[in-house]
Amino acid sequence: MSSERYHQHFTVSWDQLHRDVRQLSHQLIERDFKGIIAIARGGLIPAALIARELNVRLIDTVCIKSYDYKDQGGLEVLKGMDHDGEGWLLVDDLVDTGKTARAVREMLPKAHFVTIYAKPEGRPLVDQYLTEVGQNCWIQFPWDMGVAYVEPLVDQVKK
Ligand SMILES: O=P(O)(O)OC[C@H]1O[C@H](OP(=O)(O)OP(=O)(O)O)[C@H](O)[C@@H]1O
Ligand SMILES: Nc1nc2[nH]cnc2c(=O)[nH]1
Ligand SMILES: [Mg+2]
Repeated sequence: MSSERYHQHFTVSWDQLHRDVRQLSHQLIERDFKGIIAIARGGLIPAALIARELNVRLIDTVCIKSYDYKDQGGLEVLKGMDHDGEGWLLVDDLVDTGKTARAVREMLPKAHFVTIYAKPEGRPLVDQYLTEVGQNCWIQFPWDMGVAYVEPLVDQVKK
């Protein structure tokens, strides 16, 4: 699938991400998990923040690659898991088409699967998410961005 499907951007700052992950963590407080499985790489930072809030120390990963920036390619599973996920919390940053989620669900059918952000196509595949964004929206995470100088408006316009 090509990057042309994305017509809008939803930019998430570190502060916003931290607030969102804390809010999702709140919704998970009554549950007891054996540990957390992060879907690397996008799930790593949310998983670390959730682990801190829920005081979970046992963390594992499944490693999957699906996209090269905005271009979706074939799914590559670099590291799987040797159990069915029972009692584990499974964390990813987002679900988009649901291709990654579907593969991980097959691998870990009994895990409780959460993402911070969810788009409509992938939403039915997760057990819980915090915020829904449009299917045509590209979520820009703080780890993919940097702070850059912006020219004053007069220079941009009058040049
Ligand atoms: O629902 P889908 O259409 O499958 O897309 C969602 C997946 O895409 C991104 O991962 P990506 O493959 O870009 O790798 P990364 O986590 O290393 O950034 C994101 O972190 C999700 O895991
Ligand atoms: N950063 C980022 N990665 C993705 N992978 C699939 N969809 C997205 C998205 O909206 N943002
Ligand atoms: Mg990912």
